[in-house]
Amino acid sequence: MALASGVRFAERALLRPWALLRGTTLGRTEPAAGGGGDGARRFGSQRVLVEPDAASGVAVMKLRNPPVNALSLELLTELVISLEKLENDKTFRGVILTSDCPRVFCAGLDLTEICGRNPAHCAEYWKAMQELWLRTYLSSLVLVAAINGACPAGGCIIALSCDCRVLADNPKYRIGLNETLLGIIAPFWLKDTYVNTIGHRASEQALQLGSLFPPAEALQVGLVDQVVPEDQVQSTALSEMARWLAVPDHARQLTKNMMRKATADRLLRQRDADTQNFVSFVCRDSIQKSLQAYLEKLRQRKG
Ligand SMILES: CC/C=C\CC(=O)SCCNC(=O)CCNC(=O)[C@H](O)C(C)(C)COP(=O)(O)OP(=O)(O)OC[C@H]1O[C@@H](n2cnc3c(N)ncnc32)[C@H](O)[C@@H]1OP(=O)(O)O
Repeated sequence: MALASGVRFAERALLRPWALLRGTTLGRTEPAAGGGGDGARRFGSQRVLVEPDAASGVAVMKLRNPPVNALSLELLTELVISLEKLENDKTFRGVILTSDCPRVFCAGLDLTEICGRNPAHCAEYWKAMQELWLRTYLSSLVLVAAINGACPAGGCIIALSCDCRVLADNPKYRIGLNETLLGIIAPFWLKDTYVNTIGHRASEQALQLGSLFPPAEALQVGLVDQVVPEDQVQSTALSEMARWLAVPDHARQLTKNMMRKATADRLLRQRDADTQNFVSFVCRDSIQKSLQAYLEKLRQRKG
């Protein structure tokens, strides 16, 4: 009884994904290169490629929203639905999250979704962001982030909500929550996730300074669990997965739930207020100006 209620917590707690899917092609299935049987078939959507391996019970989920995997509303929606699909398929016990875009794991929020948009759009967008965090943070699956590129802000949120993080050893691949440098503030649930991962003092410093850590420092502060040469990220993620899958699912899932429930419940209790806070904040003229300036700087900067 306790087992069933613990395992189903995430399912009960979350809303269903949106009916509204702008321009998505979910559910497409195609054979993987050189693949034959069901275990080698891949599925997914326009922006999320899923390569399932039924034999091992592990799927590799690749973000592919070029050029930088910015978290557009469509990408957020497709990620949630792909994850839900794997969670509902008892064949799968683990997912490796990685990027299909060179040099970038995920650039965080798609700033074009919150710049010059009306409050209703910003609210819809923020709810989608909350949903992705809740879905990943409480997932019954083992999630391993194979971070094969830059991982700022919202990208870091995705990585932090996984159970384990493997980062490629490239000084350009920095990871962290740099919100303050854009003139915006990480929400409390993101701050809580940071504190749960690297502790209060390190979070206090890193959040205020908007620190983006290069690999060696990310490892030292505890933001990632392993730093390995770039060509070993995938194999190391698979080894980590094997370690986590060696534990009986029910015991691991209930323990994960015990560790994470309070943090997730805090957001679940005040989702609407959190959305209103975000919308009223980002829609301020001064914040819009600062976001526009940041976006402009990105567009002008090359290389
Ligand atoms: C509220 C709390 C929650 C979350 C907050 C956030 O997530 S806010 C977003 C914070 N993200 C960042 O600060 C990352 C900004 N991007 C970068 O630093 C670099 O783009 C990156 C990821 C290191 C990749 O560098 P690279 O040199 O490979 O690409 P480039 O900078 O030339 O970018 C290519 C085009 O993508 C556009 N772009 C980049 N990031 C975003 C973004 N987050 N949202 C929207 N668009 C983004 C960039 O402007 C370039 O566009 P182009 O039209 O080709 O010039």
